[in-house]
Amino acid sequence: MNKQTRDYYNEGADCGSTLLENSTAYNKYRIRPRVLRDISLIDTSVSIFGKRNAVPIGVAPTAMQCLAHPDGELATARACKEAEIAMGLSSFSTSTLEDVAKAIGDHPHVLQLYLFEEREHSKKLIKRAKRAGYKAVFLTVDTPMLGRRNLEIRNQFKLPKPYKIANFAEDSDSAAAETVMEGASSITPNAEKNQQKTSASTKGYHDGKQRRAPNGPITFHTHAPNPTLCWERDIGWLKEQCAPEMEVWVKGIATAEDAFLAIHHGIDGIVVSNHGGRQLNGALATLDALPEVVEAAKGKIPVHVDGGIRHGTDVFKALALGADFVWIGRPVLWGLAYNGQEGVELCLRLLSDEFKLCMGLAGTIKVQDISKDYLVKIDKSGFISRL
Ligand SMILES: Cc1cc2nc3c(=O)[nH]c(=O)nc-3n(C[C@H](O)[C@H](O)[C@H](O)COP(=O)(O)O)c2cc1C
Ligand SMILES: CC(C)CC(=O)C(=O)O
Repeated sequence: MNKQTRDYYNEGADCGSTLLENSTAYNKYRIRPRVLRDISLIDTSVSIFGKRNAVPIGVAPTAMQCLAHPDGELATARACKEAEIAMGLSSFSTSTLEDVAKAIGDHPHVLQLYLFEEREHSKKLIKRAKRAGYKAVFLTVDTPMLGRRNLEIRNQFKLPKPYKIANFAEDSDSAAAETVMEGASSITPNAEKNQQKTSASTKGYHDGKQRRAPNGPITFHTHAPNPTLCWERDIGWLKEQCAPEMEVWVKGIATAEDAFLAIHHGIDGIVVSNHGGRQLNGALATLDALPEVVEAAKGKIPVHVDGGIRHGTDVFKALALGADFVWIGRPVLWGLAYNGQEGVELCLRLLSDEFKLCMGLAGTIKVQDISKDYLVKIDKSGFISRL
């Protein structure tokens, strides 16, 4: 990857402490292995959207995958199909949702949604997703404003030609697609110039002045953040648009309070997420937020988690803390950059093999066996406690 892409993929918001803690939170737990249990037949599979998934792992939606490899999301989809692993597609993909659906076939795929202020665009996208067989929309709820990612700003990150935000190609002219991150900050030397170039009210997100709804071409900077989103007005509307073919999940929940609200508003599932540490820096690591969300929602709607998961043992620990399923973001991008479809397959195989090994060595043969009995928590002074 070139530096611009690598920085865009890797970085977190601000000083990156939440990004780091998403991973290091896993070190606070240790596994209590059980032995002499005949683990010769381990079944790592789970069911998701009515289909068998080889492991309780899915590929999280990440934008603009053609930056990592020319085959982009299509390579990821083919790898997911091969590995029997569910895929989340970003609204801001560089391949169309129809092409991705074809590439993954009837294996579960979900569409991550940034619900735009101009509802017509989102309405069209939802219709297309239904037609293409997507099982759910994952409404991203942690992005009412874009987090401040300093390297993106310093690098003046751009989506290079010939790539486009494919799902909105007709609504995003090439100039807009190219200037995708311009105007992202009022601290860049070119900020003023950039703000004049972008047609939406970029200023409103960062300088405290009154904002206008974006009304120009669709770019990620202008349209992904929607500060008007709210439970009362938007969730009912979204459910109506998606019914009956697609479920509506919320991605970006980190508290019990919001888990209760999600249930109250008829949401079908929750992804505990902080956007891979790219939004609110200083937010709790997702593994630390997970227990309160699980306590609020367990048994009512499924609870998934993403953020910082880099090993099979991390997957095991998240499940032991009550997650039903986990999603992986950046490692898949690294696999994609390394070797396209084969690179993603390698990434998914490594994680799946590690998870199976962990299950066996911990003395579990079914995913449902994994519980908090298999974990202890270790604090900073080394004190170990049962959960
Ligand atoms: C480069 C990049 C792009 C992303 N794009 C999106 C996106 O378009 N929509 C979204 O909801 N989340 C997006 N995410 C967040 C991921 O879906 C996921 O929450 C996060 O990557 C999980 O953390 P991990 O990368 O540590 O596994 C993106 C993350 C990265 C790293
Ligand atoms: C705002 C998006 C289009 C991409 C995204 O979610 C991200 O870069 O984290």
